Amino acid sequence: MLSSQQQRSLETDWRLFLRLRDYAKRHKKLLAIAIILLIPLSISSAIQPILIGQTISLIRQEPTYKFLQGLSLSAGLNLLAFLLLLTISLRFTLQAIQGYVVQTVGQKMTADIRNDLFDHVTSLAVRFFDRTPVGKLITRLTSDVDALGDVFSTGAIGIISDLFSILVIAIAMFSLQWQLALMLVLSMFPVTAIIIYFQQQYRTANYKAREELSDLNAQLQENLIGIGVVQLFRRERYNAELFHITNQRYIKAVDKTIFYDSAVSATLEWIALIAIAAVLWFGGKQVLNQTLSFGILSTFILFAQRLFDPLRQFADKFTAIQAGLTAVERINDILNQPIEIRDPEIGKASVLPTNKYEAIGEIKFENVYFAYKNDEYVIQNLNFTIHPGEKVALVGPTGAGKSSIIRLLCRLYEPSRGRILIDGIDIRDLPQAELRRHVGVILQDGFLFAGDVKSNITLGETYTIDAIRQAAEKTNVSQFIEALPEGYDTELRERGTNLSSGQKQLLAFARVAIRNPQILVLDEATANLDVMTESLIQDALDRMLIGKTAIIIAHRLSTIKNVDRILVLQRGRLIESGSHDQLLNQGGLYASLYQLQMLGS
Ligand SMILES: Nc1ncnc2c1ncn2[C@@H]1O[C@H](COP(=O)(O)OP(=O)(O)OP(=O)(O)O)[C@@H](O)[C@H]1O
Repeated sequence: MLSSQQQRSLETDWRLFLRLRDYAKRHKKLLAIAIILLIPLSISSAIQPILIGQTISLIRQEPTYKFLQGLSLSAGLNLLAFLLLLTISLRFTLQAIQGYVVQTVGQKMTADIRNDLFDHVTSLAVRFFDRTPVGKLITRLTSDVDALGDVFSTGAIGIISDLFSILVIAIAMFSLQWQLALMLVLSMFPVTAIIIYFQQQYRTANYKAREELSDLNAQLQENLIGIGVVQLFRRERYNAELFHITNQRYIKAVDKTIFYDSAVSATLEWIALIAIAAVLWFGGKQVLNQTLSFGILSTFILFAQRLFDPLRQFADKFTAIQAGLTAVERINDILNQPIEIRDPEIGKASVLPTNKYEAIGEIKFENVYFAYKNDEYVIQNLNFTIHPGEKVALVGPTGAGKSSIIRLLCRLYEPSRGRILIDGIDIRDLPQAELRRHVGVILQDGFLFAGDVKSNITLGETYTIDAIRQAAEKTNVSQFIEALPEGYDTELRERGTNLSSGQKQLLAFARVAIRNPQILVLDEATANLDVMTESLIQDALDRMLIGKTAIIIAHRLSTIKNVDRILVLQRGRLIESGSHDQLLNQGGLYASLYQLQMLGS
């Protein structure tokens, strides 16, 4: 009976196998070639010991196969030598071709898996990234996929042909002498049991080691990204100590895998030698009793070697295979993460009105509740309507839920309860691309991708250079871009570190302007700009916002005095709403926040 843990691990293996099978299916033809080649390969390998045995029998004038009986000793030897050479060259050629085909399939499958992982990870909801450190994800996307690729590139997949060879050898042995054949076949059972035991231990240890590696990478990544803060606060030493501890844990976990890996090779070596000794002892006795020819005994000694060879090699390939299985398991964990935010089914998707003569861009929150974690609501019973073309500011103390409202409106998260409508359509019924085309967001931290200024404005969509220039001019950003060494062709580095945060922000404005969305969201968008640039941008913004609906978040209340309406939030609830003057007259939270800021300035 299998224990429940074994049962579970068998089920996991089966699921992993099915997952790989889906990928293998895409390369059916190449796989079919690899499998067909196995047959001549294994047969030529099984014939060799028989030919050598026959040569010895021929020299010792023992009974031989019929085709050798009519021949003289030298003609027989020549024929056997020729056949042996033939099988050797056949085996090497086929092995090379088969190895090449298998590796090609392997690399293709690995590339497919890497692509799928990337597509899947980038489609996962922001919620997933809240709980998964980026360093851990990168380990899965890189070293786990590499570990799977190693199964193919180190030839570990050859284990399949080795197993097939064992089968052919077993058949050949039974056709020669069943007692010796039975003895050798039986001796393989304890070997297999030991392999299975170590395999399970190794797998668990390897999973642990990969987890530790993920932690190590997550820590490394955090330190590199936050290097500025690390150095400013002199945390190098402290962080190094934390890193050493994680590193130590990783080494310990790897040590365990090495132990199981070595244990399996040593045990196999030992059992293989015992099996050969048993053949020599048992077969030797039969030779002495003249019930077995010396040639057949030699054949069996070679068979014993060849039978255990694949198993012994298994010990070497074992590490790659187990590491590969662990990798598939971890990759599977990610591929199985459900995509929480999906587009509506084809045919059921709604389209936002684009009629130029209709007022569009209405936003409505209906009884919206939202929690990042379980029932800890950061937005509660939120109800408001922003009319087409209206400019509304969201105001409230830190942590009141302003940015969360924006994230919900862009559908980076789904509300726990209630619904959000744009022009009367529930945003869940809109394809995400359609929603994001209508809602343009400018955040405080404008992220830049590696590439030139142009591509950082177009973000992969096709716009003419004139459209790009116009967008930049519209937002008063063109001056700054033209002052860059190569203007619109200036290469920006990853995360835009060769630009100041204000300059990054300016590009973010152009990025939104070119898309000309009906709804604009500005989350502390001008916080990084100096007074001069801010007034330039403010001027551009005023033009950009004509006829558009806008939601503006700003801590500096002086910047939002002119909006149509101000919504005041406190702990996720809407507590006040009205124009600047109305709210000042009310003397509530807004009035006190405003007075405090006025006092401060
Ligand atoms: N990714 C997250 N996971 C868990 N909790 C979060 C997350 N983001 C924000 N919160 C919590 O949600 C609450 C509202 O945060 P939100 O960022 O919406 O506030 P805010 O009003 O925009 O604040 P600020 O003015 O400081 O930007 C806060 O209590 C915050 O701790």
